[in-house]
Amino acid sequence: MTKLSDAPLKLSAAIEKRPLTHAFHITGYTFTECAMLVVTLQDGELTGRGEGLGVYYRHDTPNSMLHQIEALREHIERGTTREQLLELLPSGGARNALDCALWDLEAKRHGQPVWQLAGMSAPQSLLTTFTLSADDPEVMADYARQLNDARALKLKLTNDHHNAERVRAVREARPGAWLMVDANQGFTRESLTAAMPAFVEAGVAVVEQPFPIGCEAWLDGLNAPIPIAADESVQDHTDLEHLVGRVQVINIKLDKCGGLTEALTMARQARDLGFKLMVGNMGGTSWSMAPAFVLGSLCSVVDLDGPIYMLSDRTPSVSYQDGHVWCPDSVWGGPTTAVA
Ligand SMILES: CC(C)C[C@H](N)C(=O)N[C@@H](CCOc1cc(O)cc2c1C(=O)N[C@@H]2C)C(=O)O
Ligand SMILES: [Mg+2]
Repeated sequence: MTKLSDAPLKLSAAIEKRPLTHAFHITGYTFTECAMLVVTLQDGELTGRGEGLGVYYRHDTPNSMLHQIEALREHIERGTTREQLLELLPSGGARNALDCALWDLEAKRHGQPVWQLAGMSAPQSLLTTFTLSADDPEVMADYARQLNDARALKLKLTNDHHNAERVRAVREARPGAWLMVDANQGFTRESLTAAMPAFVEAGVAVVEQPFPIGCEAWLDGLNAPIPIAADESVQDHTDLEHLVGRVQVINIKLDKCGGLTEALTMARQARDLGFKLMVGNMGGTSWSMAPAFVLGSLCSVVDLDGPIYMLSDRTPSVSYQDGHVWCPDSVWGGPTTAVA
């Protein structure tokens, strides 16, 4: 990134907590709020913003992210490039927030949107999944009916014996919807094999992260009839090789890999290795979805539903219509500074 003025940047970093519309259950966790780190870089009149949620199962907390940023304050204010950042911070939410703030500022300095700086074509709205919290089958089916604008649904499943029933109930409620399931590491080989016929019958298109991190070898010889996506098993590009021949889809999240810069590198490497791409999220506002939306143009599965479950969002915000997500340049990464 070129720095156009010699004056130091002004860094602000703060933790924000926003409640969810309802408690959200996944294997091993219940979420009631999203806590995020918001990073702002001020260069005279120009402001770059980034938001990081971090990775809850890697103890990437708002406080730890804030400490990571504060430890680099002098360095950042003197002017750090996105490339240097890859050496200065590990993958995770702190680097994501800072990398996105640098992209946003770069767009303002150059008067060009981020997608153009990244060498991509103008974005279009993207079909996104809407996620159903793991619950009783009928509760999930009711919620699937309420989400009548959604065209694609992602069902959270858990390490119990109700998964086949959950998938059947949701399929009955939404016969025309594209479906995928996400176990968040909750299955064993036996429980996946037992539920698989119900997944096939319901037309489930992708099974995300069936097994715990470190148990990727459980996928060997499984011959699953439905493509498997890696989520928790893949953080950044260094995890890709290990998954060749084991999964077909790589779920890239900016909070895991530490920003859009690494996400774009990772996407290219994953495609070269023959994987299909998915972009996901760890919750968050439109400031988290917007940089992921840039990556979304390269992905065959898009899971950018975070703001739907938040009681409040940014202004301006991403919008959802007819099951698609759209992110105008005014939200983040455009050539002019938006109002928070
Ligand atoms: C975050 C969306 C509600 C769900 C998203 N589509 C998703 O499935 N994301 C992750 C799991 C991330 O889990 C989180 C993290 C967080 O900080 C807050 C929440 C969740 C979650 O699932 N619900 C709450 C909002 C995935 O495994 O793909
Ligand atoms: Mg997942």
